Amino acid sequence: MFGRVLKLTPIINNTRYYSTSGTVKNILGKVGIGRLNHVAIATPNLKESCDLWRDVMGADVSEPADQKEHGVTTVFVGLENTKIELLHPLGENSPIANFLKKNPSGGIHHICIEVDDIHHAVKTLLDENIRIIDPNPKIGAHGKPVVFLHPKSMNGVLVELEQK
Ligand SMILES: C[C@@H](C(=O)O)C(=O)SCCNC(=O)CCNC(=O)[C@H](O)C(C)(C)COP(=O)(O)OP(=O)(O)OC[C@H]1O[C@@H](n2cnc3c(N)ncnc32)[C@H](O)[C@@H]1OP(=O)(O)O
Ligand SMILES: [Co+2]
Repeated sequence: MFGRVLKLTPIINNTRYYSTSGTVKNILGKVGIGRLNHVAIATPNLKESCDLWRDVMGADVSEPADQKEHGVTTVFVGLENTKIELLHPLGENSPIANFLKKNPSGGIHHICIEVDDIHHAVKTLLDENIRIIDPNPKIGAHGKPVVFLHPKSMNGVLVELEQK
């Protein structure tokens, strides 16, 4: 797919794969991270946030979808190069309830990065002693498996990994 691999050079813990033309074709890294899928914003008022992003900011805003497995309702705001995921608590024991208690007007809740192979990513991260909230992937908002890395292992940022 990338032509003949000429050499594998470890650079800051990543492995760069050079094609025969000498250009860097892919940087798989140890975990296999790829594109930023979304930035999630928790909001105390989903309708007001939808109005803000649709009517004031002028973005495409999806219909709300209940993610019962995750205890949240999600709305996706389309941007040119990524998405914003608006999050509102669903049901009792929502994982975002405490966050909204601490941040009553809302705030950036997590970022989501795509990975080549979620099982490989989980294994690699556990080997590095990164805290994974539940290492068994659940199906996320895009119908693909996701896991969450604890903010205490990730410079204070909750990180979702989503299978590409
Ligand atoms: C649908 C799906 C998708 O996109 O496909 C989704 O995104 S679902 C999105 C919703 N689902 C999730 O977020 C699932 C994973 N998240 C969780 O399980 C939870 O939110 C935790 C991350 C474990 C936090 O739970 P909780 O707030 O109840 O615990 P806690 O209040 O004791 O917090 C423990 C410490 O983590 C910090 N903390 C909590 N939430 C944080 C966040 N979002 N970003 C950064 N730090 C955070 C707290 O301030 C606290 O730090 P201090 O101790 O220093 O005060
Ligand atoms: Co998310």
